[in-house]
Amino acid sequence: MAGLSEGQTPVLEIDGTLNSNDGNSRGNKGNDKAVVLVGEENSNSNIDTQNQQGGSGGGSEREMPSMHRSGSRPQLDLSKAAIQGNFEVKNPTILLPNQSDDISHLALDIGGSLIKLVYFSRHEDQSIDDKRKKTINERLGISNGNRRSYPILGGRLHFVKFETTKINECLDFIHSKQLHRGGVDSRHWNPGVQVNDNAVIKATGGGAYKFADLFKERLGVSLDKEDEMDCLVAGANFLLKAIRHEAFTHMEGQKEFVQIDTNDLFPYLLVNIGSGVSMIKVDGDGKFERVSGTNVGGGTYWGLGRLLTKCKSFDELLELSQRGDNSTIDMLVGDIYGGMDYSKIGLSASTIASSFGKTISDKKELADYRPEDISLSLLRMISYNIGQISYLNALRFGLKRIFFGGFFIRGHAYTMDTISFAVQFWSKGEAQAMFLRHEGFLGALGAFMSYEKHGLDDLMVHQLVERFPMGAPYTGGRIHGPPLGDLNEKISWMEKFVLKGTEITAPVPMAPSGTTGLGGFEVPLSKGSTLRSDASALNVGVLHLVPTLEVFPLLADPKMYEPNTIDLADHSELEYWFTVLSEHLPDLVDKAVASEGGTDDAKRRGDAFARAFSAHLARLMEEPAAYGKLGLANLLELREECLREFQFLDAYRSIKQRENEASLAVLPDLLVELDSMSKETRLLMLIEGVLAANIFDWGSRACVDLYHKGTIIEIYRMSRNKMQRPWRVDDFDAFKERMLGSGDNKPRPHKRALLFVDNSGADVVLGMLPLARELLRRGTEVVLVANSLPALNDITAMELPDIVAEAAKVVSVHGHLMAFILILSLLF
Ligand SMILES: Nc1ncnc2c1ncn2[C@@H]1O[C@H](COP(=O)(O)OP(=O)(O)O)[C@@H](O)[C@H]1O
Ligand SMILES: CC(C)(COP(=O)(O)O)[C@@H](O)C(=O)NCCC(=O)O
Ligand SMILES: [Mn+2]
Repeated sequence: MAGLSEGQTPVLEIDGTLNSNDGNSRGNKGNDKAVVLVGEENSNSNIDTQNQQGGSGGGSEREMPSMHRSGSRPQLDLSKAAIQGNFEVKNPTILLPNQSDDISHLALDIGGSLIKLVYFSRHEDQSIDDKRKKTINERLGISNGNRRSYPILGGRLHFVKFETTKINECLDFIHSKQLHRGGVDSRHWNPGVQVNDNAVIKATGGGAYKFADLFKERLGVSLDKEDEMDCLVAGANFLLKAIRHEAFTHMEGQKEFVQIDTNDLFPYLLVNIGSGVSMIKVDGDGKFERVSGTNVGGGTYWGLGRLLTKCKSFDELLELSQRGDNSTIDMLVGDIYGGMDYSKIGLSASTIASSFGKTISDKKELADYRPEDISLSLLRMISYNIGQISYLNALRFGLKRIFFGGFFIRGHAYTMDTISFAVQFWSKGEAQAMFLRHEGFLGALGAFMSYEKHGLDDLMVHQLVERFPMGAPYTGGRIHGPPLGDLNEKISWMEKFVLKGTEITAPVPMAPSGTTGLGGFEVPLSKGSTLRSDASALNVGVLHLVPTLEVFPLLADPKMYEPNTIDLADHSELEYWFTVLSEHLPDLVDKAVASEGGTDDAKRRGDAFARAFSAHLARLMEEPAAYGKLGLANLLELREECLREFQFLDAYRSIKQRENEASLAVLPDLLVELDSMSKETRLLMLIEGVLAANIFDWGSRACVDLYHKGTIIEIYRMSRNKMQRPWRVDDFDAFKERMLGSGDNKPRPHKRALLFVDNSGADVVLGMLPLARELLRRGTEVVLVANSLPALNDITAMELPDIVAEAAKVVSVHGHLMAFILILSLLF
């Protein structure tokens, strides 16, 4: 038990979040809990145990563990962290003097066609209501208004785009969210915080020059111009290093994520297909050369396409192409060779010999051609041409990898397949075309990172966690006009979303596997399909900046740790979880609605939540990789995120409370029972209790069934009695030896124990607290670590102080000991 076993180990994000909620295994949730014991001999470990004197030393300051990395990033900087005040005081405040609150919120890339925004928002602590927050703040000795004593950590990176011609919509959006002044959320959180009236916003792209005066006039901000190529490269390098499953190949309709080895990234060719196309040879961070470009790019497709088809939007044009047949427009090899291949030089009859070549016919006018066919010919011509020029440049410099970005690609399967085909065909498979999920945001991200104080450039994998976009409502855009700030609007958008459901949730059509292998494609088969709505088509989630998401350093093998224990790449696994989550949904909605008082408003939100979540599940069933590689943890996270979006801050609130109370009521009897045992038996009972109590997990169907059959203490006892050694992971004998010794060997107590706690109710109260008490009795300091946000019936760090305080009351004899449990508060 003292060790951490496979699949159970939590990730400690250094903002404090315990990220372990994918412990669900079929039918029952895995044991998420863990105990880490730090002995004196561990003085070299990252857990710094210096200066600690078991509870004496009123008024002194004590060093806290230092887990920060180098660099000045918006992360939890634990250096010089100290407990403030008297150690006798319960749950003392931890001061983080080096934690920086400064983070700039917005960067722009204003291109020839589109404006791209990347902005950062802090997490707001929505998990508890104001009254409760106040009590906790009082308990923790946090004074209002002193933001630095209670840092809000972590946040989210959002991605939004507008058409450049609609720059006023963009300015309205920035204004409505007050992004130019540091964001509404930070002001909302603390009205006292100063807004910056002389803000400077980093901006790149030609529009940073063209629209500088307009920004000054409308928003009173200056644009700090960053070079476009610098930004593209910085953005691409950042994404390739920091975001998992950012890059993928797309061949014949098949998307495959490529895990980039960050030590073997350079050199590569970056091709950004915006209005025009830039080709950049990238040799390292900040080391690059723009080696080529072409003026036949995204602007060409959209501009010519609009003129020729009268389409009103880019998406409409792209959708048309899906129903097109280019052989009515393009002159094919077969047209020239009387239906035959020109096999001597490797050209099949269906290969395009001359794009638009058939329109030379003087018998036909524009109106005689179908817009669908024109769009497809144009798309193929431009994509193929870009692929071919890219290959030639890769060849010039001996580059094997070509990454394509820019919004021309728009996650569109046929576009990517055409580019990939051109690269593969001409390089004879030597070079590889890869695409980026944040395709259009490279420049904006680069500009965002150019704020020096961010220092985001050395963020490592795992530090940004991608979560799911809830659809377009948050981004403004085509369907619904202005940005939606208010929940009612989100819900009505959701209602519309569902009405349009099949249209909007249909996956981006895959290209048919009709490649001839001889330089051409057949006509796309995906007739009648529509593209996703603008925003959901971005295929990017909101990036949650979890500033220092680190694998817990005391794991036996931190490098091997993978929190996502179940990979849903296997379709039957995905189907299984789809069914579990779908079946559980009505019950979850009931609980969520009840947790908000069952009002009409709550019911409406519950409905909207169910629709949003179902729509996401449906989309993921069709396109599991829509948001990157999908694991169970992502799916569960999506559910919680979705609940929060519809303002269900803690759906299991009342159940948790009821169970905490019921468990606290039986705790004294349990402790009496434990105290009557011999040391050896007690230790075993304690550990069995920890394991037994972990079945109290509402994510598990078996547990929910059990609940209907007995009281908490009955179930706990029954489950404890059923424990049969050896357990699945059983190192109890070693643990016992370390704790109790044998013969004359009387081991010294551990200095500190970290207990990672999981579920509310019996799990924490009857399982973990008795163990904590045992450790405290031996003089070991105990740190309880818990999630920062609720997930099902998980206990949160915010709830722990109350529970520990209540437990200390009922455990009168040892009550004072409870006071020395430190709660590792996981503050967002
Ligand atoms: N909603 C859209 N409106 C206009 N163009 C779009 C849209 N979505 C994708 N595109 C394509 O993306 C191109 C712009 O890509 P982007 O990388 O933003 O370039 P730029 O920086 O020149 O604006 C357009 O020329 C068009 O081909
Ligand atoms: C001028 C640009 C860098 C502007 O960037 P964009 O707005 O297209 O993203 C780009 O359009 C481009 O590289 N055009 C191709 C010019 C050429 O090399 O022929
Ligand atoms: Mn651009």
